Amino acid sequence: MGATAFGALVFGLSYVRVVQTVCRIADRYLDSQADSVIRIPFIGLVRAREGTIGTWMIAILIAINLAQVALNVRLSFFSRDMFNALEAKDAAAFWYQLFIIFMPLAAVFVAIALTEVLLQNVLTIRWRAFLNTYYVGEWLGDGAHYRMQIIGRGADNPDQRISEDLRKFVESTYSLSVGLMNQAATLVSFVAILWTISVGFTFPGTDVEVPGLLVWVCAGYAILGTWVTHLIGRPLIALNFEQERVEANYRFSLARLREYTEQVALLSGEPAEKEGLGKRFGQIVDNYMRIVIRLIKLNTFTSAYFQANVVVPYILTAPYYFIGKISLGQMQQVVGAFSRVESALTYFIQIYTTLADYKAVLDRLTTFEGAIASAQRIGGESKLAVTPAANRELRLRNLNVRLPDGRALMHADGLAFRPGERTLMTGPSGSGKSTLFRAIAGIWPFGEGEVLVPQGQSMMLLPQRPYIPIGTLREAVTYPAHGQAYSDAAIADALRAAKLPQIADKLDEERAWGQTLSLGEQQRLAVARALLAKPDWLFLDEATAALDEPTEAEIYQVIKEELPQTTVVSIGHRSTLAAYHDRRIDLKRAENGLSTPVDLMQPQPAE
Ligand SMILES: Nc1ncnc2c1ncn2[C@@H]1O[C@H](COP(=O)(O)OP(=O)(O)OP(=O)(O)O)[C@@H](O)[C@H]1O
Repeated sequence: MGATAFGALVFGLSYVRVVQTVCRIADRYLDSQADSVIRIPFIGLVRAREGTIGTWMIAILIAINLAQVALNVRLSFFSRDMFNALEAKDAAAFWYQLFIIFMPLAAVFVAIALTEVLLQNVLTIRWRAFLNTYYVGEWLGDGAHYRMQIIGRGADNPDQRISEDLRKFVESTYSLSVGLMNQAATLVSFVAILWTISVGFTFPGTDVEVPGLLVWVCAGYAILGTWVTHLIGRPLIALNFEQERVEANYRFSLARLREYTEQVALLSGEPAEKEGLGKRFGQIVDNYMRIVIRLIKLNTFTSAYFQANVVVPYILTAPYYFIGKISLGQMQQVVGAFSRVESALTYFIQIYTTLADYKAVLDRLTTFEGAIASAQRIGGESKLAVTPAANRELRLRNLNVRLPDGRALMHADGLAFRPGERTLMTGPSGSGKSTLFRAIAGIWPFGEGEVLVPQGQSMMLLPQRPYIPIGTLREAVTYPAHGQAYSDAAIADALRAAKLPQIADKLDEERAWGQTLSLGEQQRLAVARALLAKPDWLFLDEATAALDEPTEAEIYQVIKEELPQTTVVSIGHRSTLAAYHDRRIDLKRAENGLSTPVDLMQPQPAE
């Protein structure tokens, strides 16, 4: 509803597609059928659909805003009557106006203002929470987040879009749409007052009566002001866009530096980083100064304009007051009404920069949605199928693995991994070993053919650099299962078996474990994960490459003893790895870049 009101404003500015986007995103919430609960003061908990709760809150907020306009209209009559009482030196009428009329009105004003603040904040956080769940769900659902990254185009910084842009979208959609409605209601009410008072007003210096003279003068004055403001302020839209862009670039550079701080320190890259950061910050300052200069020009005009506002209604009405056509109270009412009409008409001037920012938020959300949709489409249309089958082997059938640009990377047909067998995959760097694992895990969508996986069997893939979530050590070890999925004794045993006895008693310690543990320790932590999960199939993608050879040998021995039922497939370059496997498959790369697996039945030392 609110979105529709705002839509009217933007439609006036010829942004039809913007209106559609606003309504589409906003209606996701207002049309939501999810069951929900809200606590209403003096009533208690009420169950309803989330969309219905949101719609009711917006309806009440609209009613509150209209009531505020009505109160302002009533206060303008209070002002008229109070000044008339002053002019007539009628003390009783003056005190009556002040205590009997004004004070109850003021009390109502305060009460509804408080209700508005409460409702508005509850609405925006519920709305944002809903959209947040929706976007996080779409982004994480069906591996879209990973595919978006490998496609490499579309949405950069999804974190910014989900946290910051959604917040700005909700807050601005509410404030702009309700603001517009408020100004429209103010305009209509006070135009009516101005029109009524103008009855009998003649064109200055003549006897020609002009119906609604004050309205026309006010409208002309406001249109002139808006037009000049638009002419001066127009470049601000592009400048604000640019500011967002250079600020985001700078933030990104800082975040990357934080991520690669070790490499920068090792390479003594600090001077280069300082120079790069200085250059990017320089762009922020340059553009900011352009904005400042433009704002000074704009403010020079708007300040003069708003100062003139104070005297213009007096200049217009004074002649009529002096000839006795209107009372002092009416003159005061005209001054108030004039400024309200004028500010409603110049609403566009006031929200000029907000609108520019809002458009950028909409663009970012739209491209984010587009990137999620194309990632989902690529997943849905993939001809590379991972199919559960009744056989006990994992079999590749006429499999072509491709790069995102369509180039063929690997071809395999009839290759089977047999249960209980320990297979080592070797091959030159870039031949597609990791990508084959991704295809088997079902997250690589590019290619054709079939991976037949044994039905109902579990798989686990340990990469070279394991993911360690932020939180307690227990959560890091049990990931992606729940922290309580295993007993403390089982987790500690797994850590000890994975040669990490020194942290086995720190399960409840919350730290950035991914940064504290060395890469070799992180790899052993991932092995502990596998020991707990006991998968039927375990794929190790250079998962022990950071360990020294004796520790690597111990880890393979532990996997063999602790997971006797698990079929292991490893990728590795070290020749010593061959000793822990009973089969080796080598990916041979042809001149044209296409790799094919060559099955070496007997363990062979890798080159
Ligand atoms: N998202 C991607 N976009 C484009 N090319 C990619 C992408 N991911 C992987 N590649 C390319 O696919 C090829 C195979 O990569 P992959 O990681 O499977 O090789 P690998 O055999 O495991 O190499 P290494 O032994 O060095 O780990 C490489 O040339 C790599 O650059």
